[in-house]
Amino acid sequence: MGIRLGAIADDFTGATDLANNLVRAGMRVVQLIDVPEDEDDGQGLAGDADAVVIALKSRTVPVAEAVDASLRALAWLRGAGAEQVYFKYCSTFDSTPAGNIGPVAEALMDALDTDFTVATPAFPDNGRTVFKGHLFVGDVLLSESGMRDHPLTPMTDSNLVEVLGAQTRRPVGLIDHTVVAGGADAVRARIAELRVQKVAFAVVDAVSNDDLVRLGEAVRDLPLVTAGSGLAIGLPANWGLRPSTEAAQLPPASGYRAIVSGSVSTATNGQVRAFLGTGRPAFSVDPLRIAAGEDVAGSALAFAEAHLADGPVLIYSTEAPEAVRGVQSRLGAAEAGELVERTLAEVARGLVARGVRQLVVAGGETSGAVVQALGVTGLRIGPQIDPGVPWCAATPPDGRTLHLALKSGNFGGPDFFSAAFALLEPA
Ligand SMILES: Nc1ncnc2c1ncn2[C@@H]1O[C@H](COP(=O)(O)OP(=O)(O)OP(=O)(O)O)[C@@H](O)[C@H]1O
Ligand SMILES: O=C(O)[C@@H](O)C(=O)CO
Repeated sequence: MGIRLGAIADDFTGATDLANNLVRAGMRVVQLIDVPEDEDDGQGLAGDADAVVIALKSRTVPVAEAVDASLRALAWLRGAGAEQVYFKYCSTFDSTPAGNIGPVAEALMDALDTDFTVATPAFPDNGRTVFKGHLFVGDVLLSESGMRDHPLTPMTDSNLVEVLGAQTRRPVGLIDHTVVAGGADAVRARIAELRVQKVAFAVVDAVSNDDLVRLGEAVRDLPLVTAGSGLAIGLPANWGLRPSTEAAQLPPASGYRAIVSGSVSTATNGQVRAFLGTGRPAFSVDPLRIAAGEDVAGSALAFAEAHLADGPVLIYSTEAPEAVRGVQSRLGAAEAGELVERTLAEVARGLVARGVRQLVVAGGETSGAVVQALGVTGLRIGPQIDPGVPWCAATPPDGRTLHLALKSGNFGGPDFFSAAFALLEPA
């Protein structure tokens, strides 16, 4: 039997976030890093999974690359038998007027020969809610949240009908909260109405998990859904699956502990400050020193080597928005991002080579670079640390289990780093 749900995530932390919600709602999930090149490998890895999530790094690459990677992922997932496809993007709808959410969704619709899909980044467990088509982050509109300062995808408009409308030539409509509150039949009736009006995308309001469960039931027959990870809680029931009480089990953890943080989000800034406050070893990566040709990765690894036994050790480029803007104005945003990602990926590889087996990575782009550098191809999803962030077990090419937590920039409580390692301690 093939898989039920096939998912395409536009970044790596987003993929584990989605996999985490699917596991908690009762699905057995395998996460693959990028589209498997060797088909048998991937099929073998999917095993008896109900869902496969393919993690891409397509959020901020040029549109054509994102579309191409997503279509390759789709082809693989259909080959594995996926009955429904889930395009996962960020709960803060990270994108620019060029894309990539609209163009990727359109390409998937064409490939699946469907004229309609839904779009909702709502993830109430993490404070992301959609009302009257407007996205809220906690108590404020998206455009008033830290996302307005994001280095790659600044979000300055909270009206998702407009934001998505700018990324697609197809009409975008709204299924508002009064309809969602009316239940799955009301949503289905509204979808039928919108289809008659030739609306291709419906942004859907959702302010609670109950809304997402109702929506999940209503979209059962759509070949494609597009969403943050929240909608995942409403889909497994469509295949008769129920939340499992058993926490996802991983092998016992071993080895040194480290954190690599290239995230510049508000939550990560707070978590790094909290970690520094504990007086534990930490090394700051300065992008200007990398640009000047210094061996910053080498210095970071020498520092780590001296402190791993008293770990966890933190290696971070995380800075407040003003400092990041200062670096970007000197190096260019893309260039700075790439330099830092390359350096942190090299650091992560060096840490694992020095015996780190419990590694937290903060930031979606950073996680993508790290996971690729480590040669990890698949992840088993384990227990949740905080909403949206589970521990995962990976088997890098050296064959020894590596516990990895890939944290989205804005996820996790202030003491996330300590909480993560505490969760792996034997009871
Ligand atoms: N000090 C810095 N100056 C400039 N750019 C930086 C700095 N530190 C990190 N960056 C870059 O900023 C980008 C941050 O993106 P990343 O996705 O890793 O984190 P995030 O945006 O905070 O989290 P998420 O995408 O998960 O919400 C990366 O490209 C990273 O290399
Ligand atoms: O949806 C989210 O907020 C996260 O899973 C994510 O994608 C951040 O990179």
